[in-house]
Amino acid sequence: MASISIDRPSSAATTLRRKIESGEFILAPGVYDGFSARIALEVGFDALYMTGAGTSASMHGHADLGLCTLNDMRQNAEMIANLSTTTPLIADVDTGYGGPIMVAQMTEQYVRSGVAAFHLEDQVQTKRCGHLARKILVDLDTYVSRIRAAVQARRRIQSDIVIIVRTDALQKFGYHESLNRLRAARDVGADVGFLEGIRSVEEARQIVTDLAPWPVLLNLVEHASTPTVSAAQAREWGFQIMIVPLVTLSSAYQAMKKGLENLKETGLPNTAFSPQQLFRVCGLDESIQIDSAAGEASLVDLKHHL
Ligand SMILES: C[C@](O)(C(=O)O)[C@H](CC(=O)O)C(=O)O
Repeated sequence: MASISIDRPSSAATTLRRKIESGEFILAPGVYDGFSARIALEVGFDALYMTGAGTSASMHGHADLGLCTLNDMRQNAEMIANLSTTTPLIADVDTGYGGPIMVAQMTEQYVRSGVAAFHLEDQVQTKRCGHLARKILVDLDTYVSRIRAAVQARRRIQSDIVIIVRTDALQKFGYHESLNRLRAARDVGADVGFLEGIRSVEEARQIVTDLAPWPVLLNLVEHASTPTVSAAQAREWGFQIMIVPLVTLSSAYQAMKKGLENLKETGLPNTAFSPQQLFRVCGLDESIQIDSAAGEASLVDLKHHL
């Protein structure tokens, strides 16, 4: 029987790994559901970030207080990652949701879901947003075995998934303990460091210098602990990745609230958005192509009514 050879494009994880290795700067806007991800893709970002805070808000309607399970996070990440399999998705994975066995399971599931990178932190399982007070951390050994479990799982299944290690130690233990934790995580094979809740420009620049040439991620949460920094500045200081978790949530909140208040006041929706526009953002044209290439014509007419 003749063999069928298919040229497979490299995985999003491999794409992201190569970008990092080549020193490319990556700006990844936070997205939290299919629609926000579609809009970010329409605007043309080269990578996306799935925010856990946003997943918690949109999936559960609750604050980022450790409510999301591995299944919630993986399901959301898989859906988002597969909207554009060539655009790497960096996804939040909180604490890994358990001990080393769970972390290994999580790593395999994220790999199979098409996620390109995840960040794993050192808070206890009943975690909270990194910018809230009174965080509780696991000890260094527990943290390191969490990271080791992820690294070993990645090696076992020969994946390129990028393991980003986050420490939340700054708030309670200060800079030196944080640096120590990130170095320990690096030494067991993690790929990128992430110091959560950076408090000043000096601290931001210091962490890049102290970990160089290891790649470092900057988490830009506005109106929280970290000063607002532009992508150009972050790049100049040597950060390799910048995530902006709340960018779609904050604009969605403002726009939705305005639209709803308007409806309440006037009784009229007064929107400038047709169903066709909505469906177009959500891949209508590709769906029509797939349908008609398979010999169906039922959707073709839609094109003319847009
Ligand atoms: C990065 C983060 O983990 C997220 O879920 O997006 C959050 C962001 C936030 O809650 O503002 C974090 O920094 O803990």
